[in-house]
Amino acid sequence: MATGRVAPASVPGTPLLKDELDIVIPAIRSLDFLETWRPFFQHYHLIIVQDGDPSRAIRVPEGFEYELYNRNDVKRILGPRAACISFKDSACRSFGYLVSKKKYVFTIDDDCFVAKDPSGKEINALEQHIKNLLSSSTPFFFNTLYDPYREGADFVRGYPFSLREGVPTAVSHGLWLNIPDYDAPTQLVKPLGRNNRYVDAVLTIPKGSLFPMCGINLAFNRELIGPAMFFGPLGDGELIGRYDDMWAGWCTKVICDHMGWGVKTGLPYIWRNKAINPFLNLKKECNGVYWLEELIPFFQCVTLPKECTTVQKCYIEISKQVKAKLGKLDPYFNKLAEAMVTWIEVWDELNPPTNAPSGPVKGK
Ligand SMILES: O=c1ccn([C@@H]2O[C@H](COP(=O)(O)OP(=O)(O)O[C@H]3O[C@@H](CO)[C@H](O)[C@H]3O)[C@@H](O)[C@H]2O)c(=O)[nH]1
Ligand SMILES: [Mn+2]
Repeated sequence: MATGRVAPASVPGTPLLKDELDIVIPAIRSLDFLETWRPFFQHYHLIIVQDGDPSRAIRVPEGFEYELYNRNDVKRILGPRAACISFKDSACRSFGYLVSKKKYVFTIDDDCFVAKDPSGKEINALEQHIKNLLSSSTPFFFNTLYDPYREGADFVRGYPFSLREGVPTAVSHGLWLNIPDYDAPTQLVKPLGRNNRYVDAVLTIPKGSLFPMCGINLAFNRELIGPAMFFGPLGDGELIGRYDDMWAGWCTKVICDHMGWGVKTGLPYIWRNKAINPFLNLKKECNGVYWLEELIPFFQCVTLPKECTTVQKCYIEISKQVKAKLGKLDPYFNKLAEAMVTWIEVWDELNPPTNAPSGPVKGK
C-alpha cells in the first residue's frame, strides 16, 4: 500500500466529514434534483445561492439543512463590494464559498443527477470527492498506475521514494456522464455528443500543467485554496461568459503549483442532464474562445515570487499581472483584476486570517 495520506475507507452509516463540509449550489431553477441526491446529501449542510428574481420563493425539498442567499442578501452582506459577485450565471456560487465556515466545499449544478457505475450501482460522488481530498497528491512525478493512494493501487517501479509521501490535495475535479462539458463550437458540431465512457481512474494533474476546471462537479479544501476559488465576473452580460470556472481553475492551479499542493481529476462522475442552447452559449463564449489563446500563455508565464507565502498574496500578485499584461488585450481585464482584489478583501473580512496555510513547500 502506498505511503502518504491514503483515502479513508467509508464506514457504512457514517457520512465522511459530515460537520466539515458544505455543499454549495448555484440555482436559478428548481431544486427538485436534490431528491435524487437525498441518500448522499441528507446529512450535510447546503448553501444555496439563488440567482434571478429575489422575490421568487425557491422550494428546498423537505428534510435538508440549508442556508439560502439571494441577490438582496449578497448586497446586504457585501454592500458596494457585492459587484464582485457575478450573477446571471453559475459564478454566483462563489458567494457560497465566501460565507461557508467549513474546511471543505463540494459544489454541484442543479441539473445534475446521480450517475451509475458500469455495474449499475449508484455513485456516491461526494464520498469519492472526500476520498480524493483526504488522500495525498503526486504533482511532482507522474505515477503511471494513476492515483497510488486508492485501494489496491500503489507506486510503480522507478517512482522516487522521497516523493511517495505526496502532498496535500487542494482540489478534486469530478467528471460527467451523458452530457460532456463541451464549449459551444464543439456542441454545435457534435449535437449528439455524449460521454458514455466510465473510466475508473483518478489522476494528479502534474505541476506546470494547466487544465480546464469545470465547476459542475467540483470539491476543494476551502481552508487551503478557498481564496483562489473566485468564479467571476465572467458571466452573462460581461464581455466574456462561461469562463468563470476556467478562470478560477487557472488561478488555482498556478497557486497550487507554487504552494506545493495537488489537484486531482477523474472520479467521481455525476449524470449531467441537459445542455444549454449552443447558440446562446456561443454568444456568451465568443470573446473567451478568442482570448483563450492569449490567456493560457499568460497563465503559463505567471511567476509568483517566494514572498507570496499565502494564497491571498499569490492571488493579489496574479491580479497585478492580469492588469499589467492582459489589460492591453482589453480594458475588461482591468475590471476583472479589480474584482479579484475586492474578492480578497471580502474573503479576509468574512474569513479573518488566523492560521492561513503558508508555503511554498516541497518541489520549489
Ligand atoms: O443565470 C444563471 C444561470 C445558471 N445558474 C446556475 O448555474 C448552474 C449551471 O447553469 P446551467 O446548467 O444553465 O449552465 P451549464 O452550461 O450547464 O453549466 C456550466 O457552465 C459553466 C460556465 O459558467 C459552469 O461552471 C457550469 O456550471 C446551475 O446550477 C444553474 O441553476 C445561475 O445560478 N444563474
Ligand atoms: Mn447545466
